[in-house]
Amino acid sequence: MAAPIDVAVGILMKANGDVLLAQRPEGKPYAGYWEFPGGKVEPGEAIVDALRREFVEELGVRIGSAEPWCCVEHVYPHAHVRLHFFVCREWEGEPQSLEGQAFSWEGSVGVGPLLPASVPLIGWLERGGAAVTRRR
Ligand SMILES: Nc1nc2c([nH]c(=O)n2[C@@H]2O[C@H](COP(=O)(O)OP(=O)(O)OP(=O)(O)O)[C@@H](O)[C@H]2O)c(=O)[nH]1
Repeated sequence: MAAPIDVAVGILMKANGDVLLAQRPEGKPYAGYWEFPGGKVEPGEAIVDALRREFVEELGVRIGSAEPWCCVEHVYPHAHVRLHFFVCREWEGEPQSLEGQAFSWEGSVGVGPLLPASVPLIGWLERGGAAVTRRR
């Protein structure tokens, strides 16, 4: 099997635990599915730098702190991905739809469908939500 593609993914989390989801634009695999914002790490790029770059490119948001949370591998028909999830509680700027994508702040996630590899994350967030949101 081909080596996995590293993807940096950010869970932007408000103090009340709401998280930001975005809808994949037309023209990408799984268009219309919802995901946490992020994208592929470029060759030679640090994962956290890819995260910061993607948030500026997609949403016009500058991330402050980013805590590594978990890593999930998934094999899609179009790609084998390794998703590096970060929880981000501090950022500058209001999210804007710079790539024409819809986005939404969700408490217990009401949009869907979600990208298959990201579905378990919602359960983990809900179960660990208090711990995740109350840390610090
Ligand atoms: N951003 C993001 N990607 C995810 C999530 N879950 C998940 O399986 N992925 C997968 O990770 C990969 C991300 O690639 P992408 O196509 O969004 O990356 P990109 O913005 O760099 O795209 P580009 O190649 O068009 O420049 C896709 O294969 C996507 O299916 C998620 O929650 N967020």
